Amino acid sequence: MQDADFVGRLRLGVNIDHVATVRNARGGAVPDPLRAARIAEAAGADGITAHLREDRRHISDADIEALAANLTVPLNFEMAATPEMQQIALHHRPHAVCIVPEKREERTTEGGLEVAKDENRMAHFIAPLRDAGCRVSIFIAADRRQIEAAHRIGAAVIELHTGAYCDAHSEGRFAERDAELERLREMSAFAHSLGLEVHAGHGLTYDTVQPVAAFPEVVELNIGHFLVGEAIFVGLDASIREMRRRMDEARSPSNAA
Ligand SMILES: CC(=O)[C@@H](O)[C@H](O)COP(=O)(O)O
Ligand SMILES: NCC(=O)COP(=O)(O)O
Repeated sequence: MQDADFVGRLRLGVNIDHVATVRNARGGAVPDPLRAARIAEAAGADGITAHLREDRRHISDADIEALAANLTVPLNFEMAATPEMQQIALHHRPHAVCIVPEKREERTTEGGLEVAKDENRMAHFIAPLRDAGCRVSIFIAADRRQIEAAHRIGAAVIELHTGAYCDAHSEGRFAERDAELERLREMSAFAHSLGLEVHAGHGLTYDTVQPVAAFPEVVELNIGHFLVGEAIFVGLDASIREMRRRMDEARSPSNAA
């Protein structure tokens, strides 16, 4: 592969939390998130994302141990900004640590991190992670204030929350969807102009992935829930390969604006 091809390739991080959700519905050991991660690697995932929630509702500490020990692609470790999670991250030193907001009562990650309101604490929180060699990413809404704050605290990466865009699409609120997409487009360019690496994710599906994949500043998408759901019908390998195909199609020069 030539360098130019490599630089232009959009990375796919496969989130395997939802495999653990199914396992935990029954207890026991199956389905195994590590097995899912291995299939994802073989299907072309560039990384594996796993979110160790404080309440351990899906991914467990043992899953993180197994992933850290066995993955052949980088681990993107999602976690809340708590001392417990910081200790776990410093123990494993994953390639990337993505700081996300968490509420015990939420069904899924509802919004982005309020880094602008908590700048001083966040700067101190991420410093040891950076010093340990982790690429620190902040999961935020497409909001200029939050992006500026993420930049000021020294994050290398931001991940833009695409949930509002995807929800608007699935609920048929197309004017809102288009406005959200425009916000994501503008804020990707803004974050890139500050020197931040730009990722995006949450709720992306076959129907919603291509407009986001086409943003030239976005270098990584993290996708999980849809892929695991689609795997029920076509298998995990096929669901990931089809997502990869759509991402590459959106990124191909013939589709450039
Ligand atoms: C931060 C994020 O978007 C993912 O970790 C996603 O939230 C995983 O699923 P849950 O929200 O169900 O934990
Ligand atoms: N950070 C977003 C992520 O990892 C995947 O989110 P989802 O596709 O499971 O909603």
